[in-house]
Amino acid sequence: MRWARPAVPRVVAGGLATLAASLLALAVPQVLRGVVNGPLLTDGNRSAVVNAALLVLALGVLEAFLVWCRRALIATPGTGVERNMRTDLFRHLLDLPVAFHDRWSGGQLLQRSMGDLHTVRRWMVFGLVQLVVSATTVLVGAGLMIATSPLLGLVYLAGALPVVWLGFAFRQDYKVVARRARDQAGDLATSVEESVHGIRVLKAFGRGEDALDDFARLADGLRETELDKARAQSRMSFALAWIPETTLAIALGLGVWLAASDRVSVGALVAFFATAAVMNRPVESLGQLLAMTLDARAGTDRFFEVMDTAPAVRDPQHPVALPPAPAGGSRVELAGVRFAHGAQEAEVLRGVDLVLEPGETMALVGLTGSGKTTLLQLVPRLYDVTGGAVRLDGVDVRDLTRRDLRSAVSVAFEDPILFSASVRDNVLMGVPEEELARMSAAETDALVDEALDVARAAFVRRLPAGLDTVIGEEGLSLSGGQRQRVALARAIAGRPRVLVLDDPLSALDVATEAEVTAGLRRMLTGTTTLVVAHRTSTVALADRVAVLEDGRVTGVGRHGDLLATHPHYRYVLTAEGGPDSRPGSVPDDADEPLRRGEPTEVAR
Ligand SMILES: Nc1ncnc2c1ncn2[C@@H]1O[C@H](COP(=O)(O)OP(=O)(O)OP(=O)(O)O)[C@@H](O)[C@H]1O
Repeated sequence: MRWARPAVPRVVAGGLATLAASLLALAVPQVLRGVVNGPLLTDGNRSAVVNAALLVLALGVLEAFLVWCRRALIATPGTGVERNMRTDLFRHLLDLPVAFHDRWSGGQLLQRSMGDLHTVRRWMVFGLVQLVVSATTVLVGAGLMIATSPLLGLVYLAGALPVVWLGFAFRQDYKVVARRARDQAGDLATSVEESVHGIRVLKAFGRGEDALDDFARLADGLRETELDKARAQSRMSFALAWIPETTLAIALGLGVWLAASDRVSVGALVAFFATAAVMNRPVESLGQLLAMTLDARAGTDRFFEVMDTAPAVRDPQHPVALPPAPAGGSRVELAGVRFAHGAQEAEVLRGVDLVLEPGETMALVGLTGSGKTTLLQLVPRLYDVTGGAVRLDGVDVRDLTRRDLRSAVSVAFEDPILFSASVRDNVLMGVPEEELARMSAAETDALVDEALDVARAAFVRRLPAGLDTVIGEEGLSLSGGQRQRVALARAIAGRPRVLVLDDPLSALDVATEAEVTAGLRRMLTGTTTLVVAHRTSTVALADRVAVLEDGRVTGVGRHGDLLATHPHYRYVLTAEGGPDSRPGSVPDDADEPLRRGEPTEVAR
């Protein structure tokens, strides 16, 4: 495992220190044996007793030092492994396609990157070493006991048979509950995440109590599982305490009889039981260590479930260089594009053919749920087509590196996500890093200013710290329309070749939308733009309009022409057409056309 490799030397050194400490503890009974058989039972030599006592003291000090060494050696690499695993997991999460994040809940991913890896680290710095050392101590101790008295040793070791059998049963039971507990902890984290995310909705609908009930139910489930774990562990601990004690009691009776009949020396008997006492702790800890190992195993399994998911959208092995930006703008072509969200799901796009000429602004219009957002996301490869191809200046977007593609294509979504960073940093996120590195501070400021002006986002200058104001998690300290304008500024700041906008002005009042539209039209000369439009005021941004219907583009043309000739377009974009005027191509279960904003004829 590549994450553990750098830690191996220190973990091995720490393990050796722990082992040495345990073996020193096992040496003490042998000193006792010498004292009992020597000075105590024979000549009463006082200096021999003092020497033995000093030896025991020295062994104790050395043991304490070795225990300290173990902690010092293992703590650092343990936290390093945890940090590296966590960072690699996050890197991988960023690399995984949107489709992966559609399926996995945030709470589960959070739990995998935090709680699960914490369990793995605890096991590495404590469980692993202690397990190896305890097992070795038990084996060496058993060897010493057999050497001291074979008969007594065998009696004691007879207890190992039921312990091993119980250990297997414990492993089977515990690994199931350990996994369940980790999954339930993930569900619990998801519940918190969803509730915090949707706190406005919960409050507005007075559903706080319901959310609390759901959370309490999940918390109860987790508690039950933790209790199952504790019960399984206590059964194992009970067996590990009771069975050796029982065999020891039998060995004690037998040992006294053997000593009385002079078949074993008193010193050997003392050493035997002192060794058993030293082994007591390692034996009893085996249950807890095994549980810890199984917990870490569940955490590791969950970690690898994410890490082993191959990114479906990846760079090609032999990428094609991004062609230089053509003077008049880039050409975007969708040829026979098909797409389904999953192998079992119906196709959303069923052979879309569409060409955006260089520098053209094309509006995409269709019923809600018709696949407009899906189509947009195929251009920057947030999803990959399942059939056909999307081409940028003649190159299939799958033949470009994602870095090149995303430096050429910029996106703004209807529901904009901003990051808890300053306004400036949020806007600059739209500019490729290498371009930023070449720019002076003044140039960067000018870029941000221009993008904010075009997006009519001058309001950010009135925020308490102006462009340096941190706009909070997801930009929630701003209004919906303000967020959209900052996100739009982010999308246009990098002066992309291709701009993909998913109804980016939906939260704006008509006057502001008109201003932003005018600004965009001025700035977007030379940028090829595909914009989802739900209302005619957004269509005003476009040179041509494409109508998406039944997974295909059924019409491309100017707004006025389409309005006159394309019944489905008219139905989607205007308030005309109640149920009676629905064209036949609209499925019965199709959503109602959106009627946000008054329809206005666009003069072209
Ligand atoms: N992640 C997903 N997994 C499965 N199906 C999805 C997913 N995202 C969208 N869909 C489905 O794909 C279809 C098209 O969705 P899409 O968001 O592209 O529609 P849209 O035309 O943009 O709708 P709207 O105008 O309401 O934004 C819908 O039926 C939707 O339920």
